[in-house]
Amino acid sequence: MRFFVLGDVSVDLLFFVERIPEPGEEIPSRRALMKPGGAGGTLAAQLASLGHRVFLAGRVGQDPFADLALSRVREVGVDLRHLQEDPDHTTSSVLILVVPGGERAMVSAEGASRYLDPALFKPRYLDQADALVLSAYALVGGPSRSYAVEALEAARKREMPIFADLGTGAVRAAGRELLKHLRGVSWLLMNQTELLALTGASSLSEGVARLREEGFQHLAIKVGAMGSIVVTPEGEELLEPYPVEDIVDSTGAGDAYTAAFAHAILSGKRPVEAARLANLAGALAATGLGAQGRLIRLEDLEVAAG
Ligand SMILES: OC[C@H]1O[C@H](O)[C@H](O)[C@@H]1O
Repeated sequence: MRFFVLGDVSVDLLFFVERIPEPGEEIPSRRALMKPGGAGGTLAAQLASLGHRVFLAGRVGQDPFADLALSRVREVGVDLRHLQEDPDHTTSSVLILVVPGGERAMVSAEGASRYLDPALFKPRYLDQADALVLSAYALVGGPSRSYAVEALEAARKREMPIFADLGTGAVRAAGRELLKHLRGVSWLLMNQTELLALTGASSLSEGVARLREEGFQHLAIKVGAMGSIVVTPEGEELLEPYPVEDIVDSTGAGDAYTAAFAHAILSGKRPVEAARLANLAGALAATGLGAQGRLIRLEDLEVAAG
């Protein structure tokens, strides 16, 4: 299959700490790493690792960070013909504090990812793809939003499957505004925090009901240690998490989930089966350091399918 992936590309600065520091406090880090990241880059790397042809539309600065940010997508053969270089803004970077058990807190500097130039988008780019996978960070604002809106429009015109992954920062920054742009997407994927923040609901079931009322009938909701919930017009099902013991860093686990889910749906799997495979992909991704430290391969998913 061929995927057109649109989203942020970044360098992640990971600090492994015992806990999140209080204001004014300085705490030591057990380990610090610089790794390629960003939801767009990670979705693209995971889909390519699963054996797909992937075109990545993203934007980086003309700086040394760009090489690191793109190192993994290059390794796995992602097609970068739609990648843009920004002479005025630095490559996006994200400070990530990871606590024991893999949970994390992030501070992001958007940089070039916000400035994807819509004048460089051509609807015919979508002719080369079977599906659009979009990180909603692109819809938060700036020129990237216009680029993303045009890509969504082109994909809708072609009646191509669209997978849109929300992202906590995107929900916090743009809230319900995101939904305006995402009407009619095939699948909306998010985590529990994003669902509650987006809908103002106080429980998962209330959040799902609100999205359903607004016409979003196909949802995949990542509920971390609980697994995920898949919602279709026929009903809702909670899929147990895949048990893995050596979780070290949950950065990018949600992107691995989304990539595996899109892969499975396009391969003809039923939504429940796709969510089961995606649970496995998300769990395995959390056993690697950094968003792209553990890329998922088809053989990994066969373990769950078998
Ligand atoms: O989706 C994972 C990504 O979110 C943040 O934007 C980090 O860059 C991280 O790599």
